[in-house]
Amino acid sequence: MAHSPRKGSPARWAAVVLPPLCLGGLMAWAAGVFSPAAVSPSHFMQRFQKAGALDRGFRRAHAKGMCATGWFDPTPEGRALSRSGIFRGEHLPVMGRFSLAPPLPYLPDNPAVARSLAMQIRTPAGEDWRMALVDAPLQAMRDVDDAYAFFKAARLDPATHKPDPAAIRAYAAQRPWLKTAFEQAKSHKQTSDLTNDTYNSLDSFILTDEAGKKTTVRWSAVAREPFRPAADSSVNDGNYLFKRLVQTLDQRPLSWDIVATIARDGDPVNDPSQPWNDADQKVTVGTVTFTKAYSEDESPCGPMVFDPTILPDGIGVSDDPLLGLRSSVYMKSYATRSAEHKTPSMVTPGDINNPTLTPDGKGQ
Ligand code: HEM
Repeated sequence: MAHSPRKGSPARWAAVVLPPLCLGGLMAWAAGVFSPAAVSPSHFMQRFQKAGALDRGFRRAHAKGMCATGWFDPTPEGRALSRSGIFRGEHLPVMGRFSLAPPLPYLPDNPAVARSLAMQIRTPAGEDWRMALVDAPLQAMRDVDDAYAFFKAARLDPATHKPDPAAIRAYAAQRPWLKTAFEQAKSHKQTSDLTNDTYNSLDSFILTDEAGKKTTVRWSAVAREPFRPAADSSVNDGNYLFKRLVQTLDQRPLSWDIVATIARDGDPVNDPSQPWNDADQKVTVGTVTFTKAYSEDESPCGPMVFDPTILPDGIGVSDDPLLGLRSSVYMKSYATRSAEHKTPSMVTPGDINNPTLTPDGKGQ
């Protein structure tokens, strides 16, 4: 009988970490992401550290989060686009993580902060689809150089928890190709909650069907909950966004349609900072329904890495340079935080058991 390595043993750790690490490294190398003169994943770690990331076992970005479990139900339209087992028609388990985008694990919830949703959908045969989506309409960067400069410009002031507008203005002024991304960010209407927000991949992916036909898509998880605008001032509870998500899940499931926007000729498929044609076809490939929330300190999604290049056959990466970069940096963040002693997350098991809002305004 074959024995799997003991839980927590170096062999088990290596078995879990090395294959994706190698994949990420190879992808970055193949994409020419890190030339000898360029920045490395370690440089990004330093940049996140300066922006408030803590060396206490937290993700170096999207550090504050909470987990949720549920189900994915594919549509026949999804099956027509991709030969992946994900779309074969089965009711599949989903592991999700809702988060705030900054590197600050103890950031109090507030209406201005960017939010995100990461998901893993798995088939019984072991096919594994990981997604990491944000609620921005476009990405304010197109390549490694932009990304490195962006994380410096966008870091939050520790006192105000807001970015320095002058630094953002300077970053944008030097990059005229990001004009539309900034305009759309400005006109973007933030929703009241995590429950009614829509989350986007921005990077594009290539689907392959049974006959080998390829289709390039961007993903969105579109909330079925109605839009309500974010209030101007935050509720004075540092976890109000997460607690309200828990309160809703205590009453009823919450669903997001997984929508593929299909690229047409002329859509920039390797640049997440540029818009696609408004008339592009949108196809719902399935629905994710979350039923239960967990603190990330009590769920396997806490330690997990949602590297968007971990994909099943039938879904592949595009030649967007940010995907190779993301893979190598996520794996570096994962390896770094896995070796640290983790301190408790801000959304605690107590918040999950009793999500009543309190006027404590707790935070970093
Ligand atoms: C289209 C662009 C991007 C999107 C949609 C995106 C989205 C996300 C999301 C949703 C997460 C949270 C995943 C989770 O809950 O575990 C995440 C984590 C992270 N992101 Fe990104 N991201 C993007 C670009 C980047 C770039 C360019 C970098 C840096 C080069 C970066 C660095 C990170 C890091 C370090 C983490 C934490 C990884 C971990 O420890 O698990 N992201 N991203």
